[in-house]
Amino acid sequence: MSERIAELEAENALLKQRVIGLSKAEKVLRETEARYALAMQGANEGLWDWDPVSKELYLSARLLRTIGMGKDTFKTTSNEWLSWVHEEDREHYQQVLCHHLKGETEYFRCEYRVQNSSGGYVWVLAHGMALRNDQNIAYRMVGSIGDITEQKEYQDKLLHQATYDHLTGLPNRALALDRLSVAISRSRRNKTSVGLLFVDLDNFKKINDTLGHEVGDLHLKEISNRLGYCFREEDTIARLGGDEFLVILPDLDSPKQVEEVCERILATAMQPVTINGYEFSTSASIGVTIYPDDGYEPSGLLRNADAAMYQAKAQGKDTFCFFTPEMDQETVRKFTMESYLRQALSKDQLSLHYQSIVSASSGDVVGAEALLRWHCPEYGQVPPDQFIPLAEESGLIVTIGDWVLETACLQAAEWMATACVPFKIAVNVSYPQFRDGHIVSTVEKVLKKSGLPAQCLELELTERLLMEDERGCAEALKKLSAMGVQLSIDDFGTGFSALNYLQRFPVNTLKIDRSFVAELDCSKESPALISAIIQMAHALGIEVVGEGVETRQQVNFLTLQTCDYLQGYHFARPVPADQFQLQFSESCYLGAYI
Ligand SMILES: Nc1nc2c(ncn2[C@@H]2O[C@@H]3COP(=O)(O)O[C@H]4[C@@H](O)[C@H](n5cnc6c(=O)[nH]c(N)nc65)O[C@@H]4COP(=O)(O)O[C@H]3[C@H]2O)c(=O)[nH]1
Repeated sequence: MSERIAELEAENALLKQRVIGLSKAEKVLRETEARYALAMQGANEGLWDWDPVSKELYLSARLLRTIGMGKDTFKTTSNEWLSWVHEEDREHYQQVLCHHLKGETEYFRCEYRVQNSSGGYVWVLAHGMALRNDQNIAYRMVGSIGDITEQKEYQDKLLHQATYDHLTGLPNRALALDRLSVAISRSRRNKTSVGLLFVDLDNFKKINDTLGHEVGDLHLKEISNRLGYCFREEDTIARLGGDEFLVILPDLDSPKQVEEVCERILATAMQPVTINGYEFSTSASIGVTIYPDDGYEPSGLLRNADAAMYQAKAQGKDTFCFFTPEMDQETVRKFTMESYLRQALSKDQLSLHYQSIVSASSGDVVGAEALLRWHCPEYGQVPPDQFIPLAEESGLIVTIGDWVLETACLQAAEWMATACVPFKIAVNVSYPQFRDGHIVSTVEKVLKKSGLPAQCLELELTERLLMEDERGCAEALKKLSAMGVQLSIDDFGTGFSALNYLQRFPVNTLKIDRSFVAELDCSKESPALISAIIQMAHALGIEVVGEGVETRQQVNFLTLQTCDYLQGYHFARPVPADQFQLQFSESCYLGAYI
């Protein structure tokens, strides 16, 4: 009996100790919670307290105010709370919660939208942490919620600015490529195709040039709006820049669907647009490529579509063209190169090299030919023979040519001022620069800006340009000549046999093509031909430059034939401006080349 009493007393003491322990723990918990609640009040956050077993959820008054429920503290269930979570965020919310309950994350952190009493949604950021028993099972979870709607809206705005085109409101290139990647992944799973269309408006530049950029912009906006009606909801139309658009058609079953879309785009682009009382219409050229038939990578597909678009242009515009593997690789390269060339000037990839022209009698450097160089990051150093024809075809030569003229004249004026000797700078010009007398006004401006005397500028023309007089170059050449600008004929002898243009145009110099000079040693005709050219030119009061002079024998022959000037690797290769300056000053101070 006494043993039993002692046992009971011991148990009683133990129980008392546990009660004391528990009430101490409860006190600590209450204090902790009070501190937490205080901290949260200060942090302007609402509190929640959840029992994962019974699903009871306690929401603090501040939390309810945060999400706009307009109620005081109240109890609910986690199921009801879930019904307030935006349906697009529900799965994510449940996943994050589940990971935390399983102990896979240290803290619970989730951004989601929750509905308020007026039916709208607020973005909230919820933090929380589960309390766990000895078996690591969560028996309670507490946390806070803060309203991040404003922050989210700001983020969305920034994201929108970074991914949408500001003029048309369409997705931009970055977003388009992202969507293309998503479409490709989905098609891979669904075993379907993706159509990629590169759309370029034909003759849009004309609208910009004749009616101004404002009208051009309005036109683009209108066309973008209209194009929007040509597609399904899941399709994407993006603006790549300028008048170029990209269309992504995901989940296609047959290429026939693409053809229908192309027809719709062509018809839409044709519809007349009226802006500021002007009515005009454009057309479009479309290049089409298909995933997976033509490629797997977004960047490769984009290149295909671009090349196919150029093919459509080459076929007369206002049409669409499917990419084919047989499509000439050179054509692809050419068209891709043109798109890079478009940016070459603004990206500072162009420069001028200068090649000495020496007097055949004294050997002094009397001038230089400015030769354009393009360093393209994608293709490396591109030879002028490759990119100049491209620039001419695309009309880019006009802007580039203006830059060449200005740079060369400013440079020549500087050298002349430093060396105090006469100097002539020769600049190549192409036919498109003559359109509408453009070259005359450019030369006037450039001479004024640089202070270079007109006589010190020589424009190198091709025979073709003079032969095609009907294009209206004659007038411009006469004006240039009247200003004092020198005119020379480049690559003389290679083009046309009719020489009557030499009398009709105010030509000052002939440059004998380097192929004749190269053949001097091995062909019987070449010496006779060169000799005849020099005599004929002199009879007409025209000076002669021998081009491509590489050997001492060539120098001797040309000098004997009274050729006036010599140019070629024998004297100097084309070099950057600073190196040419050294050659020039050496020639001025140390003596002649010959
Ligand atoms: N084998 C050999 N070649 C020599 C020798 N001496 C000079 N050359 C090369 O012959 C070309 C002379 O220029 P071009 O006949 O006007 O022929 C030029 C010109 O028609 C065109 N070009 C260059 N710059 C411009 C430019 O600013 N505007 C225009 N429209 N065309 C340009 O590109 C063409 C090629 O220019 P480049 O490649 O720089 O080639 C240059 C030059 O490097 C030599 O001794 N041997």
